[in-house]
Amino acid sequence: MEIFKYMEKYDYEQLVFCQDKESGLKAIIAIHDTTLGPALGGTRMWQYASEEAAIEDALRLARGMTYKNAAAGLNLGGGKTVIIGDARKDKNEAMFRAFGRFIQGLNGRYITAEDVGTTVDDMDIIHEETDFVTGISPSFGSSGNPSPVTAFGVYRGMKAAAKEAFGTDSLEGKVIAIQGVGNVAYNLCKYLHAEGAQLIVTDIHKESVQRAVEEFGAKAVSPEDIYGVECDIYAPCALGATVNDETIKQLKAKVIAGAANNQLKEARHGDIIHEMGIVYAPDYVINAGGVINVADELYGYNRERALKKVEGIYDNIAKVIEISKRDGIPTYLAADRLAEERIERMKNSRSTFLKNGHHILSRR
Ligand SMILES: NC(=O)C1=CN([C@@H]2O[C@H](COP(=O)(O)OP(=O)(O)OC[C@H]3O[C@@H](n4cnc5c(N)ncnc54)[C@H](O)[C@@H]3O)[C@@H](O)[C@H]2O)C=CC1
Ligand SMILES: CC(C)CC(=O)C(=O)O
Repeated sequence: MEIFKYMEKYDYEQLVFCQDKESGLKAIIAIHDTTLGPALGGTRMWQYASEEAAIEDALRLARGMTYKNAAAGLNLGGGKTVIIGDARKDKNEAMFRAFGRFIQGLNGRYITAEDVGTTVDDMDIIHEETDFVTGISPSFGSSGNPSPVTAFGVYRGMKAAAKEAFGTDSLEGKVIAIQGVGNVAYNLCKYLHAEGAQLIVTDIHKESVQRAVEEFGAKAVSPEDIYGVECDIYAPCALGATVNDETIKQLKAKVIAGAANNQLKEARHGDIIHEMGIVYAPDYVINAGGVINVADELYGYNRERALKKVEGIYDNIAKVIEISKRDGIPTYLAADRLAEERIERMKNSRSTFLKNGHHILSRR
């Protein structure tokens, strides 16, 4: 990968490599765009196949956060961190303290939170070193684990997509295939089960599958079988790129709506599913609940206010579908249009010079 060429292509601002030998920290912080405000995005801990794969993931995820935050109406830019390592084996306190100091060194250009492989406890350790972290324990007056709120947003967005595909937003009796029953999807299952949906689940961890089978009467299938099951809705809730040449051929669903980031392997896969008549709820619009929730901490956390905003993901998905139909473009492009137009408008509003303008972090 030619890093500068890639950064130039998608207009990234900054890529930071953090190394701490004592704790074993190897982290990559990617800051894509800070037009709207400081870059907010979670920290993923994952055992990547190569350093190149880790860099690519950090970059792709950071850009996704720019679009997510813009489309959600937040005054925040996009960034993300990946820590290279096995979250079940390689974590230690010193690692997250060292990471916190690196974040502090960026002086507010980047604010972190949870993502795959990191928890509220990890954020609390980071908080020992920096204020530029969200999703810390409620005992600090903060919002805690974002996953249940992300799940609520996905549930709301799924209903809006279902309305378009089936003419009703009720999920009662709908068969929903869920890939990955981790933090977000477990909470999503609660909403779907309560509404009377039938769930088909898979995960690479047997215990997670077992819990969904026992608690929600879900049917379990193997990870490779999830794409081809007879269902109404496919909900990708594991990692990215699961909508690709191989899987599209197998899909029976009329709706794709799930929590995972970067669901389309390539943009052209968004075109293909659009042509097939599948209603795709763009990933970064439907899964914005977590970031909306943690971002509320920057104003002094108010759960009621945050949940009200997350409820609005229904309307945001409906708006994206409307733009898609109006302009005759796939929903993933309609979402990009929504986000890009907001960034462009705000860019221009900055032309008025204001010394010491109000800064979002001054409220903390
Ligand atoms: N946690 C949050 O608030 C947010 C999460 N997301 C995204 O949603 C997705 C899920 O996040 P979490 O639930 O927090 O992560 P998690 O790590 O708790 O859950 C992911 C689950 O997927 C499973 N998995 C991984 N690869 C798989 C495969 N090939 N087949 C089947 N299962 C597989 C894992 O074993 C795990 O149980 C991620 O893509 C994340 O980036 C997006 C926005 C916010
Ligand atoms: C987990 C969220 C709090 C932020 C994030 O990184 C995301 O939405 O992907």
